[in-house]
Amino acid sequence: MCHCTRNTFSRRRRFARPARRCTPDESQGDIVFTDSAQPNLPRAASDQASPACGQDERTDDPILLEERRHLSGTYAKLAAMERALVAKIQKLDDDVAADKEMLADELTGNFASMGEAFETYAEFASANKTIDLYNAAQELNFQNLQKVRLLMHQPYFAKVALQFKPGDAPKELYIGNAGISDENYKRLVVDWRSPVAEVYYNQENGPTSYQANGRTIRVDLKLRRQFDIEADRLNAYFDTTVAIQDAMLLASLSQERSSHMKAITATIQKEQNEVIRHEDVDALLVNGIAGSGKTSVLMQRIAYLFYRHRETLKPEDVYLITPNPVFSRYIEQVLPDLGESNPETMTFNQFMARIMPPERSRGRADVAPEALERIDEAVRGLTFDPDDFKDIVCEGTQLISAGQIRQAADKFRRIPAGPHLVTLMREELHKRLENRLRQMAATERAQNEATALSVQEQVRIFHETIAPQTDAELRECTLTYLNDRYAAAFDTVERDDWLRIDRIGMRILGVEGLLPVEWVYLKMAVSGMGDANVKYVMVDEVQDYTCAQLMVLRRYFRRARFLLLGDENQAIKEGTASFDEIEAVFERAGSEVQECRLLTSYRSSPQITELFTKLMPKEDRMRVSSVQHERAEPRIEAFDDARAYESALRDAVEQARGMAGLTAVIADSRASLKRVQAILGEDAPAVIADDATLPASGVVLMTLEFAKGLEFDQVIIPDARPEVFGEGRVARNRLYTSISRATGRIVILAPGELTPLLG
Ligand SMILES: Nc1ncnc2c1ncn2[C@@H]1O[C@H](COP(=O)(O)OP(=O)(O)OP(=O)(O)O)[C@@H](O)[C@H]1O
Repeated sequence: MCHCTRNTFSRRRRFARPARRCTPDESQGDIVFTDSAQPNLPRAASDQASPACGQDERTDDPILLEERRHLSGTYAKLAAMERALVAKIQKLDDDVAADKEMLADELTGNFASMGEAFETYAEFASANKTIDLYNAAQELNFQNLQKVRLLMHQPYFAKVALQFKPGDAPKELYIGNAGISDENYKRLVVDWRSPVAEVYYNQENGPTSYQANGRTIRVDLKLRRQFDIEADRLNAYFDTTVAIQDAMLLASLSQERSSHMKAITATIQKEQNEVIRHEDVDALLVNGIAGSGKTSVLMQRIAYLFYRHRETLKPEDVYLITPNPVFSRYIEQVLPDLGESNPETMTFNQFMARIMPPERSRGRADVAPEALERIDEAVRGLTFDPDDFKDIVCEGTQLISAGQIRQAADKFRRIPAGPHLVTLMREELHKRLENRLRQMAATERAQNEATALSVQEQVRIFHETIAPQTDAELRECTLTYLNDRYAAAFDTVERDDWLRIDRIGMRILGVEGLLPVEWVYLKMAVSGMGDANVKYVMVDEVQDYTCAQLMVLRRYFRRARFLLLGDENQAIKEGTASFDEIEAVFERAGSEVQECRLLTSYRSSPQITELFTKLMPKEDRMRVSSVQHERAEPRIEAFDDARAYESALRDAVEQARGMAGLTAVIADSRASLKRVQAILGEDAPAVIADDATLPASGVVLMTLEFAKGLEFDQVIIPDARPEVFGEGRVARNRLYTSISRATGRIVILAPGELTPLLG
């Protein structure tokens, strides 16, 4: 992206006005194909194709012919719009280049007298304003170009015909990944997130409704048509109403898995749409079986929120907490493919390492909620002790001693310890630090250091070389140098790292040490640490978190709305929170919790779905269904003979290598993974761990922790003995989770007896 930096551009630039926008609520965020964007350019390559929109298949179907004509017209407009935007961007860049030359002559910077200096400053200010305007105009051009290009991949995927009043002619709307209007403000494509598009996802023909600006608008859905479109090519259309007949859904589900998760915009199902378009609530808990689309729904909801709050919601206002880095890589393409940016994405461990000393941030998290509540109680009666503070040391120099911090605490001794007192102390320490650096700036030693800086260092710190003429100038330069050198000390003050949290915790709780979640919770209670700017926090695989971890997240992101998605049957660690406990955590913190269920499996074949649903509690099994095609029967085999087992494992991996798609050998533990490696020797598949990206095909080996949230065309479970999958809840869930990673094929082997869970 070409952006001009400030101070390099003259004020004389004239800018094209940004494109006007449509006013109806459905069209908010649409690109409008304005007169200025309407180019008189040659037709796009696609325009010149046959009347059948880039395809020459003959058909007698009048609907197909009509839809192809429509697509052809829309695509031609998109292509023209793309050319116009490219030309506009190029022209603006050329103008900037020309102006830069002019600037070199004109904006020389005359500071000879006070008056001239003022004039120079005014010219710079004016130039900066112009540059900002230029950047804003160019940014808008780039955004529009990105949208047009997004639509050129697939201009739209559905059409609805809506009758707003009896007797009126139905209004046809084409729905796509972005909204776009022509020069007459006629909507060419409606964004899938716009209010009116809701009727498409309601999946009911006949009377239906949608919400717009807080009102319910009733309409009669006369037609709901889906399209299989690639660029300017319409392959087929389907007039459908419900999932089971949803040809587009079935076509999408029968595709091979890819190494990255894909958006499901065109085939979002009704129950999923309810989560995606759910009104904002403090905490929305989505309880869905394996493969019911929780992660897909999560990504679509983020895109939805970015659209609905596009003026105010920035990617850094949204946090996505993922189970592991492999998973983060797996989902990283979904939002960019939808034309949106990824939010802040991290695992819980990465989050902890950001807010506490990284070397202290890993450790057990199964702390009882009562233990954290005790912290709140203890902090209520806290008074600081002289040993609760530590020296602020930076670059080997002690800048503020613990004793001085104690004095700062004494100054506010009437105020009880807690966030208010810490804020006052922080401000006080800030002042003391500034004073300390000012004193140091008067010393010969610091002044010698400042004047001995290399030219490179001088330019970095002062943006020019320095030659102080007076004592005052020398002190000023030295102070700037010291501020740069000891910048980390200001961070220490801001982050309250002068508090000895471990020491305070051990003292007031009477314990020998704090676990990471206790440490963070205590620091939040004592200092008010947290981020009040984050608006949404999304936690996937929420069943794998302990109450204590969720309490930490809830408190840290104190103003955020939470979306929590999980499956109790996939709780693969001891000590994690049940859904009732999750609700209780949020309710105790004063949040309203609402719950949604997702019970259809979109991932696994009916045979695999049946196999893993047998591991669910009886009362839930009946409600589960799969919409996938019938596939191969599961292969489950136990071997008395070690050699026969090893050869079966080798054969299974070998066969998988010859198959299309990706196969995962999912080991239950690191020890089990090592055993598989030992058996397969040089033929062992590559191990997926840390932040590896999955390949598109072949065979990979991983532990269950890294398979979380992922899916594969085939799964091989290499060791399903009772020792591995015993009777407990966690063992049952581990087996359920391993099996449910498979879409089409599953091979389960056991070197000895088979787990009774599969009996
Ligand atoms: N409406 C849909 N249209 C097309 N594909 C869908 C739809 N819903 C889900 N899928 C597909 O089903 C698969 C499972 O979805 P996803 O991974 O989001 O489920 P999940 O509930 O998060 O699974 P798990 O909890 O087991 O990890 C994905 O391949 C996804 O693309």
